[in-house]
Amino acid sequence: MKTKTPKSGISRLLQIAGKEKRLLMLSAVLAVVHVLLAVIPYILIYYIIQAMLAPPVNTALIISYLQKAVFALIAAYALLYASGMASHVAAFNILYELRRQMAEKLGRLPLGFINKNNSGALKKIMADDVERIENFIAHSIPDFVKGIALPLITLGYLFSVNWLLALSSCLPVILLAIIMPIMFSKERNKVLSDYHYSLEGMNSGIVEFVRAMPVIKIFGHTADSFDKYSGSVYRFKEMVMAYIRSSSPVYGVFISFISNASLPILALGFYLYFAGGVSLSVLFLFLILGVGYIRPLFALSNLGSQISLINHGVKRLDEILFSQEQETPGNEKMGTDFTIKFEQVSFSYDGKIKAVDRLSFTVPQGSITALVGPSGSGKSTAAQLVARFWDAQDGCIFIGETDIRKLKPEELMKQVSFVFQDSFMFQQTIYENIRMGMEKTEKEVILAARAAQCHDFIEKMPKGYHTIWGGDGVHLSGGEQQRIQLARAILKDSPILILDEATAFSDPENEYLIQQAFNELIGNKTVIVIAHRLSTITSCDQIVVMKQGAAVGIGTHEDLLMDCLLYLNMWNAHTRAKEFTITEPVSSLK
Ligand SMILES: Nc1ncnc2c1ncn2[C@@H]1O[C@H](COP(=O)(O)OP(=O)(O)OP(=O)(O)O)[C@@H](O)[C@H]1O
Repeated sequence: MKTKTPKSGISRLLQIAGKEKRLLMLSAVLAVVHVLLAVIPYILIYYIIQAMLAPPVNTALIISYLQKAVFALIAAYALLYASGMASHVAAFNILYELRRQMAEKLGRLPLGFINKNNSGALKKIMADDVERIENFIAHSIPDFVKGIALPLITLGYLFSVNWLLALSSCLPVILLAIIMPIMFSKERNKVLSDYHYSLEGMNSGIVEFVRAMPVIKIFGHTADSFDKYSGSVYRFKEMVMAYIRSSSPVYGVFISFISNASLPILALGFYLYFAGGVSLSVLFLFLILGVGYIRPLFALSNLGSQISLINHGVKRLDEILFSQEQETPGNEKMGTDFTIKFEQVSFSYDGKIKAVDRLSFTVPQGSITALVGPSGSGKSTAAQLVARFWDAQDGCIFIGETDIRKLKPEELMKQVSFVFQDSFMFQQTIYENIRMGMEKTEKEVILAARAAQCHDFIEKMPKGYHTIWGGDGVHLSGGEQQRIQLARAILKDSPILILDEATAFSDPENEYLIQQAFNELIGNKTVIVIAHRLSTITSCDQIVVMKQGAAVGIGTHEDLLMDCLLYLNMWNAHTRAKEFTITEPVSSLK
């Protein structure tokens, strides 16, 4: 269910920090104590100068000041280390927790969500944005605390020594406090937000460009002519320029104020010294401390853009964490009847064009139904609806008597195997690639591999079933990968099978082997097969002919040849294609 995002920005970040808040508090407290201790050596140097300028010089006192200064310095850096450790531990725990939550959430979202959100954008959110949050927590929070605590503590002390000089030292800071909010306009925040979106766009452009490399090369394109890539890189460059243009005046003003922070102290300090208003030691103290406390403000200068970065990252993260999950109103268990029934099912990806339109048909338990139709007629979408990649917007799909939306997704997944056209192989052993985490014995894995006609080629691999796919130069042909996929499905042995006709990569021998594997797999299961080549499905119990998402014919091959014009045309085209041989130059075929 969609839950309302309760907070945004830093307060949301603190909410994310959850139980790590204590560790972060500890880090902040340690940073403050570090600052306190770090200021002490400078104050002691002031005392030392004072002692040296007031004869007779008390060497023992000076040595004791020096010892204390060294001790304070060591303790200060030990505490800084401890503060950094605490913030890093908290940050990495948060990082781990966020990635865990994201992975769990993605598991609960409809599978179609992953298709809709391109992998480049998801990668940026899960890797880069989460990483940036870690960075912010680990580094910026202690820096921020130091940036606030050091000026406050130092100023407090300086005011106690000479309020007039102390006031002059904070003149640049007061002016900055007035100017900065004016310069950090809303437009600048908009530029920052656009910058992040264009970065995401570039990431997905790059991912797609790398994936499409073979096609790009074959068609003789270059990176420049691949519009999605070059366009996104160009847009990103434009955004960076806009960002720099909007940042440089702000940054310039900030730097010039901070860099010249000593001027008011120098002017007033020397005037007071020569007028006899302050001692030399006080002048030294202000020249060292009065300027020194300004430096940590540099860390604060980046804080604005850091926070904006984090806000954007947290927002994108929450778009996933608070996305609509699949509704599971009931908690019903699957019965023993695996008949699949589509009842007036409609579905649209964009809310406008129906990919599946009032589709009704029944696949009796233990029978095979093929979905056929022109490209884009909705075959894959209809099949995916059975596995709840998406939920139908109208109508219902039943398995037995149960509306599939009342089943928990994991309960449904136990009963359905999906064999895709593209098989995904993990970079792990062939054995694990077949077992896929199922609780199966080695014997069962090998039996499944034998049934899927994989055993022989696996045995020929350097380490047999324990060969790592992708490692040791081991790769499999498209047909072999498909047979591995079939072995997974055979091993899973679920009562419902959805096959996206998987013979696309096949040479005749492979096709024969895959067909054999299919026969092993199908057994007496309830099967929906998405067919592209009609010759493979003529003996199916039932064929559903689809056009623009709707069923325009349902029956056996023979029935449809007589009753369904679209099917007859498809069949004729198919048989013509089978007879087709290239005997003359392609140009003459036009
Ligand atoms: N993830 C998606 N997002 C938006 N539209 C989609 C998506 N997948 C498919 N479509 C659209 O839905 C319609 C049906 O597509 P579908 O893939 O189900 O057809 P198909 O009959 O399986 O096609 P093919 O035989 O070419 O695989 C098409 O118009 C397609 O462009």
